[in-house]
Amino acid sequence: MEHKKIAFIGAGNMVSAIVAGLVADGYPSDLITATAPSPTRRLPLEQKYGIHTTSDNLRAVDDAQVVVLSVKPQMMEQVCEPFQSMNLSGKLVISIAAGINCDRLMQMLGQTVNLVRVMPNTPSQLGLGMSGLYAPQSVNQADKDFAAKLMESCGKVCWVEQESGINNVIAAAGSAPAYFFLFMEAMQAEAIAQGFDKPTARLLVQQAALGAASMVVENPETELSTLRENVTSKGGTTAEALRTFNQHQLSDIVAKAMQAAVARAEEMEKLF
Ligand SMILES: NC(=O)C1=CN([C@@H]2O[C@H](COP(=O)(O)OP(=O)(O)OC[C@H]3O[C@@H](n4cnc5c(N)ncnc54)[C@H](O)[C@@H]3O)[C@@H](O)[C@H]2O)C=CC1
Ligand SMILES: O=C(O)[C@@H]1CCC=N1
Repeated sequence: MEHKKIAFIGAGNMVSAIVAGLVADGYPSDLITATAPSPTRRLPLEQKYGIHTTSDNLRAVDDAQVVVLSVKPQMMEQVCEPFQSMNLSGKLVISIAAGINCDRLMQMLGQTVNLVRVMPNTPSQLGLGMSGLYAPQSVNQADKDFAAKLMESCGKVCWVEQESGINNVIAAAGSAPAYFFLFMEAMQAEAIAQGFDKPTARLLVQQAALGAASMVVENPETELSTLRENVTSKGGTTAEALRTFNQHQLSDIVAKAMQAAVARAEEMEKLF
């Protein structure tokens, strides 16, 4: 992959994860700059990953070949406003923001740009990310290829044909690590209630989750339902636990939560 100078505008949780994955994958840290007003957000990135950081967005954008817009959606308009006086036509602009579509981003930037939307997630930090990508027809293949290769440095990628698909990526992957953390929090709490100390409870739950996810990855031809059935001895303990989950409509709750994520993204598209 051709290494380009990248400026991440908004060095927060998601950028920290992406930078960690990129540097671990060998992306030259000298070519990466991240910006934030606060040194407390910036300095750890310099110390841990050897990248450059600054509070000067304009300078970072001017120096970069690739600009990754990474501030919170509610900050995007005010952050992009100063870029309107710059000529961004020779750069690749990537946005990782939820709830702000391409048309709105170009309006905020005051110009048409080569823009790719990327919807990543925080396991990018370990090279285990899942990113959805969307690009308008006008974006050239080289820019699309770079965006994909960049995110492949920290995980897996998929393209969506319609921009609305980015909202479905949010529901299925972008927000999803938090769903699993919530589920594991609940399991950990109950394991403690059943008598384990917290470290043991966490070990039991995290290893079961890691094992289950790894079995899914290692058995790509096996249906998830089959993997579940292979645990469920007839009339045994698992069947009783799953019966309880189904009695309380777990699948329905999951669907409703993912639909709520999509609905919020659509609502944000009207807000920002
Ligand atoms: N956290 C996640 O798992 C994911 C986040 N995203 C998107 O990534 C973006 C950032 O989200 P997070 O990293 O969670 O938020 P965050 O709040 O952790 O990071 C935002 C960063 O922007 C910085 N910032 C604020 N004003 C700024 C300015 N004027 N110039 C430069 N930087 C400024 C803040 O200091 C902060 O470090 C959002 O648009 C979000 O939708 C997308 C996928 C996953
Ligand atoms: O919660 C959010 O809005 C961001 C986008 C997907 C994950 N975090």
